[in-house]
Amino acid sequence: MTLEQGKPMKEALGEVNYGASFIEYFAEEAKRIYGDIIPPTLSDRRLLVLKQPVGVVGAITPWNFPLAMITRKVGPALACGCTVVVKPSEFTPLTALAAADLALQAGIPAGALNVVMGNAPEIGDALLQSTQVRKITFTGSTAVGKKLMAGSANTVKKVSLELGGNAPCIVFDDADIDVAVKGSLAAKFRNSGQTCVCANRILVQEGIYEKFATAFIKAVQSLKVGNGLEESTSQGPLINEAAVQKVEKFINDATSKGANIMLGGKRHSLGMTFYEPTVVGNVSNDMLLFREEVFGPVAPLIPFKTEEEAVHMANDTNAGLAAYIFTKSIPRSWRVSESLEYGLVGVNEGIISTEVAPFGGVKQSGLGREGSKYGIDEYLELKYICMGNLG
Ligand SMILES: NC(=O)c1ccc[n+]([C@@H]2O[C@H](COP(=O)([O-])OP(=O)(O)OC[C@H]3O[C@@H](n4cnc5c(N)ncnc54)[C@H](O)[C@@H]3O)[C@@H](O)[C@H]2O)c1
Ligand SMILES: O=CCCC(=O)O
Repeated sequence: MTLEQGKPMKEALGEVNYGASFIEYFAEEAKRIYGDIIPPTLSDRRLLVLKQPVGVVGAITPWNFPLAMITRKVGPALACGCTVVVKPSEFTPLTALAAADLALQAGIPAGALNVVMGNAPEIGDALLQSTQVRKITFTGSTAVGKKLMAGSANTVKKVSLELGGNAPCIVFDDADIDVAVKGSLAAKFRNSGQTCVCANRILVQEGIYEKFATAFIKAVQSLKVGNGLEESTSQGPLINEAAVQKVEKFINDATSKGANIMLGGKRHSLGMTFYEPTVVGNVSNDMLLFREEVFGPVAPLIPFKTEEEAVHMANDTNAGLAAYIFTKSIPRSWRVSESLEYGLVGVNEGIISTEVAPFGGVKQSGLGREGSKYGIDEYLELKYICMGNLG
């Protein structure tokens, strides 16, 4: 993964464990796919609910977590008795093939897990048009997710979508500053900022803005950009030239509208697709950095006055995947968590994904949930059986 996608070795090893955790979790969960017996309304009847595999699953996955985004789909699909055709990202085919090879070594029967590579729209269309494929599960951009959702209509497939985010990270005046800096740094710069749950907008209450900005910049300065195979590296390159150009476009847009670069703000001297860890101040809601997912190592700081204003700004987006808040107040933690229109909320914590909890978004960040006991339902059909005339 480090060689293919660029993430530092420590993060790649973390992803190996994270990826494996979905296989382990769903191997266990397979034992708990219980049906139901429903008390009948007529005494000569017995009513049952069976849970059965949905059928062949088409899984289309992104490059940013080239292993875990596959196992988070394949684990529950196999646990339910489905077979899977995986279409990995064209940028990370080798990780997918390595995973498939490990699956064969582990004894998963040939044909249960398949990996297909090539032209993405062509493979996508073949999966969409097939009546044998009963479910499409997709992780990737919102634009492609919408196409797949529309394309599934023709054969009325089940669809799960894990799409883009625009995560707010709200730092209140009453936050523990060390916890807030550590949490926001992790939430922002994981995988060079190329994570759907990365903090995309750091909203900072005005009373703590200067203090937080100073401490945050100091922490960002400690990130070491370089070759992920070197142990000291904490940030690798971006995935490709297009990703760097997107970051540049967002930075130019922000500075042309009055934002100020507090740190970084340009390509790294290492060249290629390395970009400097960047902090941008005075970002406002008319800038691309506020409105869209930058998917790079850029932390926009946005000042706010009141809790109400912060919640309004946080929800002012079509995305609704992850959000983070930093505060020492328990009542505020509850109030704000409940008001945020997001599928996941981290309170005083910047890394919250785990195989045991449901992962997924609201609004245009997706449909359905992955991981946890809720993730298994996505690969099951319910069958109601009514046994009558029992005397
Ligand atoms: N919500 C989540 O869980 C989650 C996780 C990871 C990434 N993402 C999102 O994914 C995006 C980055 O990943 P990406 O650049 O690989 O996304 P992408 O949508 O460009 O590609 C994702 C996958 O879709 C395939 N694809 C592209 N066009 C297709 C088509 N017409 N038909 C069928 N398949 C097609 C690609 O080849 C790739 O395998 C970001 O927006 C990020 O937020 C979301
Ligand atoms: O980028 C998306 C997945 C990252 C995660 O599972 O935390």
